[in-house]
Amino acid sequence: MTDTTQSRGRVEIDDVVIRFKGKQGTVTALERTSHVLEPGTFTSLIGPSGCGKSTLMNAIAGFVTPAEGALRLDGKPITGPSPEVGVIFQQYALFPWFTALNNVRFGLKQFGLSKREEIDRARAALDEVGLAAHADKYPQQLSGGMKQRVAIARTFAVEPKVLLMDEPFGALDAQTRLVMHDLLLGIWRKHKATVLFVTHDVDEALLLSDHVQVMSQAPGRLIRHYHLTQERPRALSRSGNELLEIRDEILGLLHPKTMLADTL
Ligand SMILES: Nc1ncnc2c1ncn2[C@@H]1O[C@H](COP(=O)(O)OP(=O)(O)OP(=O)(O)O)[C@@H](O)[C@H]1O
Repeated sequence: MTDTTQSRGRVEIDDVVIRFKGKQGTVTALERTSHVLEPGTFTSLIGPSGCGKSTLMNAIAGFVTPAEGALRLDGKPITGPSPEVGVIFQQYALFPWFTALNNVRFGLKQFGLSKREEIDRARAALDEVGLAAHADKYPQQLSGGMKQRVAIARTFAVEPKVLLMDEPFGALDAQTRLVMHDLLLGIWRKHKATVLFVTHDVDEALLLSDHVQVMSQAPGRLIRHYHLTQERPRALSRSGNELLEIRDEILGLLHPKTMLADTL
């Protein structure tokens, strides 16, 4: 018998090339790329500005169609947006005229639940992100971290197989980011979604991920893969920690000229 949990959230990026047509002609936003995101894994994507990180994410979300190659979720072609793939952006994308509870309920509308079920599920999701007491507040009454918690609750309430996060904590201060890391790892473990996480912050990638994929300058392609097996929660402060060596390598890949200047 097939174990369906084994195929829950497997993303295949198969020889994908993405191009955009503009006034100056056609731009290659993503060079030929192949990769598999295994179910339930947490992968960070890191690379220089404009290398195609968001483009790859948008293609997996079904917002952008590759010029060549194929994207599949659990063996089925990705042909457009679907509730199986959740997306969280840096900007919280909450409706200002809805309370936190109703923002989460909005994501559940597509499932035809009764009003009671919808409210119960939305409340449970807000509870998971520590916002049960703020359910009736509007986004403008919430801090940046709280708004992003609402966005996380809204996305996980739908139980997506895959969660795409595009610099989700980029607008938050360092302390709030750390709190959000713990929160995200806790919820991810519980829901077992496959996560693809775009960040500019190497430390964030190392603290959170099972896999780190480094991309080249534009037009981007995957140039280095790290499989991180260290137990979480992780710290980057202890010397002798192999994560520190990986951090230096990644910084060298991202800023080769700076590294060279430092050694002269
Ligand atoms: N809709 C679009 N139309 C035309 N060109 C686009 C479009 N979206 C992205 N591009 C181009 O594709 C390339 C990759 O952009 P993308 O936003 O994916 O990079 P990124 O790695 O996410 O950058 P950043 O880290 O700065 O957010 C860039 O040259 C960008 O200008």
